[in-house]
Amino acid sequence: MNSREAERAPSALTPPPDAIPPVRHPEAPAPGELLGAHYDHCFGCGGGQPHGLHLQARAGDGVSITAEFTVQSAHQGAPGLAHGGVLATALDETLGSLNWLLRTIAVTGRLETDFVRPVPVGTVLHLQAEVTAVAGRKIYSTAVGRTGGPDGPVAVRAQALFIEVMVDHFIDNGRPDEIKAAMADPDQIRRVRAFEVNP
Ligand SMILES: CCCCCCCCCCCCCCCC(=O)SCCNC(=O)CCNC(=O)[C@H](O)C(C)(C)COP(=O)(O)OP(=O)(O)OC[C@H]1O[C@@H](n2cnc3c(N)ncnc32)[C@H](O)[C@@H]1OP(=O)(O)O
Repeated sequence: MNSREAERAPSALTPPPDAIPPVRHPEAPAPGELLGAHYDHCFGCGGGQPHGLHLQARAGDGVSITAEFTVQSAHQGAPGLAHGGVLATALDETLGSLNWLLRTIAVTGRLETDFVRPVPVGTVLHLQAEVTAVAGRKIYSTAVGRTGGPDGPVAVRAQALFIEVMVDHFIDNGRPDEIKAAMADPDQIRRVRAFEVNP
């Protein structure tokens, strides 16, 4: 980080002195393994959202993830270009997938995004994310999205703070119809159990 970026960095995204390096869960998916959707109706990764991102994330080494997302016509902001909010969603989804490797349920508390280059419709965005530190319930992470291949030029990047929550976060706050349907779906329960440290 150069001195200009350091000046801009909000303290909420800087790990505190007592933060520790992230620890990959021993039962985390193996490097290269596709993670699959955490919820079929998720706008980021679910197959049940026709205009969703259908982002596919794979476990990487350590506590890192790679992911791909192809910008569709439904994702435009300006003519022929991806909407910034959609790109932020792709970053958020990739960063959220990191929690599979920690076996923690967590939600985004803060997400800071830099939009470096415009991303045309039809582009495959290659994302890479990693957890940098953990402090209690707080999980600090970064992500980058490139075009033209996994080593192509950077188009977007993000820094995030995720906060660990219990399953009750969703049960207490989600709309009852969707919660009822999710709880009646054995696949969904299996996926949530895989996240829980103390099921
Ligand atoms: C049957 C059911 C199926 C369910 C199946 C689900 C499967 C798994 C789905 C995962 C899904 C992922 C999808 C992609 C990721 C999203 O997009 S998640 C959706 C977007 N995010 C949200 O909706 C979160 C909304 N916010 C909240 O609910 C609450 O603010 C939070 C984040 C849970 C925090 O509230 P809290 O638990 O009361 O925690 P709080 O004590 O306020 O804060 C804890 C610490 O975090 C810090 N903090 C909290 N918020 C912030 C912030 N915004 N900025 C900086 N610091 C903060 C606090 O300062 C505090 O720090 P310390 O004092 O400990 O140093």
